[in-house]
Amino acid sequence: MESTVPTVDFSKLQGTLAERSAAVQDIGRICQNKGFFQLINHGINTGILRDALAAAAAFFDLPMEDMAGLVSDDITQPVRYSTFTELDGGEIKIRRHILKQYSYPLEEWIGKWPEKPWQYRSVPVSSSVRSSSSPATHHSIVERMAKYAAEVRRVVAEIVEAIAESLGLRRDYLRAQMEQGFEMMALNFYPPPPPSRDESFGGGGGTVVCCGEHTDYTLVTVLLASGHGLEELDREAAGSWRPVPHCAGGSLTVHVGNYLEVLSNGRYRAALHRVVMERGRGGGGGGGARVSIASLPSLAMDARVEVAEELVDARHPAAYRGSTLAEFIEFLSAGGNGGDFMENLKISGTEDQQ
Ligand SMILES: O=C(O)CCC(=O)C(=O)O
Ligand SMILES: [Fe+2]
Repeated sequence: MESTVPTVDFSKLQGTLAERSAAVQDIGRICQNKGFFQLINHGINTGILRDALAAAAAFFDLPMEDMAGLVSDDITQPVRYSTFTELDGGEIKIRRHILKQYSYPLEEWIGKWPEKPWQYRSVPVSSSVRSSSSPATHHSIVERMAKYAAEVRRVVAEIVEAIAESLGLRRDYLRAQMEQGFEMMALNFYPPPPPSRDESFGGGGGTVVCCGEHTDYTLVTVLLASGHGLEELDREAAGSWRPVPHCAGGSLTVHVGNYLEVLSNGRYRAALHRVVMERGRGGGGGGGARVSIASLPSLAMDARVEVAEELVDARHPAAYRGSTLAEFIEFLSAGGNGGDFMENLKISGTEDQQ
């Protein structure tokens, strides 16, 4: 049993046959036992990670009225800003600001991404639509968020291939469907929670759950964060919360999402995770706010995700019903909760056979 957050060396997937096969086995074992890992040697330049986080932070630094224009009740909107608030010491505090934006295929959605601040959106150097307010010296650092989105896509494609292989499926099992698929990016901003006035916290300390426990409706999620605060439920360690350590320059964490749980017939279960911030200190390492970017890839809106038939036999009957992302969104739009949707997909009586 691993007592730390496991790491996967991405470069080994492009190594020799023996290295790749060992890495694929590792990924399979980790997905089965834990459902989450940190990715090292992923090849995404630290500058790109920093730029993406800085661009996200710049967005959340906008005056409220600029962000308020993106608020909508319609969860099918390709760009949507929302907040999660809580009552704290009699005052309403925003725990989490969220910007959700569709991000694949990039060319289709990028035109809808927020226009402010100018650093945020990709504007190719050669393009004539470059904002007139962008200083000339910054022309070479355009494409911040888009560059990151494209790099993550490359990493996700490789990981999904390795996961398919680890399940005994063809390496390209999901390739075509992924290429025709969909992705959303969730940009999160967590202000440091104020010190508690309650003396029982011993001088204003204590922690606050700023993003409650949940699983993601994706195949796999890739998370980039500016600081610590992410916790994953460790099934191997009697279901205790395992803090994910932060690496300077930006850490990438990967976790199994609900679609992979269905596809793998429950062999890889979706990772339950949350974000916890320290009162008065925050989760940004330097004591400030925390910024994160979750890349959430899935198949196309109308593609039915079902248990892979190769993973079904007499001892392992299909344990989940098939569903589409469109059905999931419809369920949420009607006021349903994501966890209930997943529960509804489970076929009762099959739990013990997986
Ligand atoms: O901020 C984080 O690290 C986690 C965010 C998250 O779980 C999500 O956006 O789904
Ligand atoms: Fe999440």
